[in-house]
Amino acid sequence: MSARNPVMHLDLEWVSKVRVNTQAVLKRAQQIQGCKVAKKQWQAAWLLKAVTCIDLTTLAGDDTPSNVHRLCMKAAQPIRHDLLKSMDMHDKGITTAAVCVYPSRVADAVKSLKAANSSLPVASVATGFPAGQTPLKTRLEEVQMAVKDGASEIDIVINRTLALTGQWAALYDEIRQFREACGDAHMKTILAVGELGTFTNVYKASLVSMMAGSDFIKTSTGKESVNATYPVAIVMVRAIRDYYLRTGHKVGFKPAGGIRTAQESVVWLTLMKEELGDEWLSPYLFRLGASSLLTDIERQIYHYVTGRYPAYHELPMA
Ligand SMILES: O=C[C@H](O)COP(=O)(O)O
Repeated sequence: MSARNPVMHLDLEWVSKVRVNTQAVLKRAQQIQGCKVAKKQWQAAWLLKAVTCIDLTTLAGDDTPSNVHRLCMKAAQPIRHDLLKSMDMHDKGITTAAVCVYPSRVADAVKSLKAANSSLPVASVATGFPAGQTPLKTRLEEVQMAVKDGASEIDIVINRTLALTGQWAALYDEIRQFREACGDAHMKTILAVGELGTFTNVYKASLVSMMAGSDFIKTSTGKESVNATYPVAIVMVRAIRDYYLRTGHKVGFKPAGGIRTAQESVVWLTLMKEELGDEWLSPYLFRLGASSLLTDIERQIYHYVTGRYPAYHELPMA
C-alpha cells in the first residue's frame, strides 16, 4: 500500500461549494466507454492487470469455511497455470489484490491463506454492511473484531441517513472513528452511491470520506439496486483528483457491484488511466470489487491462448 491518506480537518466551506455539472459528467462517461479497446496480446495484458486489482469477493448469507477456502485458493492462483505459461507469465506472481468477506468469515480466510503460504490481504466489510443501520457502538466493535481476526483491509459503509440529511460533520466524525478503530488496517469507505440521490451528494460524501482519512473510496456494496456506474465513477475520481491537487494525498478508488465482464474491467482501467493517470492503475490505488468478474476474464484469456472458448469443465475453479 502507498503512504496513507492522513485524517485532515473537516473543511465544510469546501464541501458547501461543491457543484456537479451533470451533463458534462454524462458526456465524459460516454466518451470513456467509447474509447478504442486494445486487442490480442495488449488486451490480454490489460486483463491480467485487471486480475491483479480484483478484491475477490463473497458476501452471501450461505458463506461457509469451505466456499471461503475455495475463494482464497482461486485468489492465490486466479488464472490456470498452463494459460499463464503460454503467455510466459507463470512466474510473475499473479494473484488478485485481496479477498473480501463478511467479518464472521475473516478468520476462515486468514487460516486458508496461511495454510497456502499466501500473504494475500483479507478485506472485511463492516459497520453494519450493507445498510449501515446499526448503532455506532456495534459498528465500531465490528471493525475491531475484523481487525483482531486478521483483516488488514476494512470496507466500511457510510451512514446514508447522515449524508442524505446534510449532516456532514456527523458523518465525518463517524468515519474518523472507524478509521481509528481500523488501526493499521487500510480503510475503504463505501458510499452506496445508488442511495445518495444526486451527483452533488456523491461528490460531497467523497470529500468528507477523504478528509476523515479513508484510504479508498468505494462506490457500492453490491446490494443496492444501482451499483457501480461510469457517470458516478467520474464524479468520484474527480473528487479524488481535486483532493490530491489540494492536499497532495492520493486516495484509491474501488468500483464494486455488478461488474461481471472482462470488457467492463478494461473500461474501468481506461477510466482510471484517462482520469487519474498511470499511478492509479495499480492495486495500491485501484481495486475492482467483484464476485464473478474473474470467471469471464479467465474465459477471455483462455480464448486468447487457445483460439476457442472453454467448456464449463475446463475452468472448474472459475
Ligand atoms: O464489494 C463487492 C461487491 O459486493 C461485489 O458485488 P458483485 O457480487 O455484484 O460482484
